Amino acid sequence: MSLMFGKARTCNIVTVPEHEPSEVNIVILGAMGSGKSALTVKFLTKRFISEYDPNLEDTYSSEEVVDQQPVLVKVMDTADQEGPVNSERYLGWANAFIIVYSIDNRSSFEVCQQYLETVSLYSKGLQPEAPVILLGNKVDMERYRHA
Ligand SMILES: Nc1nc2c(ncn2[C@@H]2O[C@H](COP(=O)(O)OP(=O)(O)OP(=O)(O)O)[C@@H](O)[C@H]2O)c(=O)[nH]1
Repeated sequence: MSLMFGKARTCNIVTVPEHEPSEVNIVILGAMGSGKSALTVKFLTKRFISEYDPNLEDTYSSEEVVDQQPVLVKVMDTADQEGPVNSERYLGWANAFIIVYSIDNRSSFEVCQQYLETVSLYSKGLQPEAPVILLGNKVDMERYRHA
């Protein structure tokens, strides 16, 4: 990102950046504690951080290169308490959905059904339909697997 400082000047020429990145909005859904924030932070910073504010819902941006093209990826890390609530806040915004469960927690897997239904009901009429990924998280907990 480049920042410009100094006085604003009037200019008749409007320059459009040659390589304006396209944008993709991704929503991360899933049960509390399934690891949505950890995944989001890992994607953005390449680091695993173990504790997050469970009530914090925020959207983060990262410039990525996909097929040699710049893409501005926006990630909304949601914080639903139990299953989908007020889903309108992300349904219209999202281009893709990642539904996360924790492999050591059966109920986090079961609640994915509700998210899948909400998302597929919404994206049914869309052309093309928004991609949905079901993601089993915490694979290091294999010996405690319940889902
Ligand atoms: N063992 C293990 N623990 C993880 C992993 N990812 C996240 N955790 C832990 O799981 C707990 C919940 O992670 P969060 O990222 O806060 O989960 P969340 O889905 O954002 O939870 P809410 O914010 O409550 O919705 C934290 O203690 C994390 O450290 C993982 O891959 N393996």
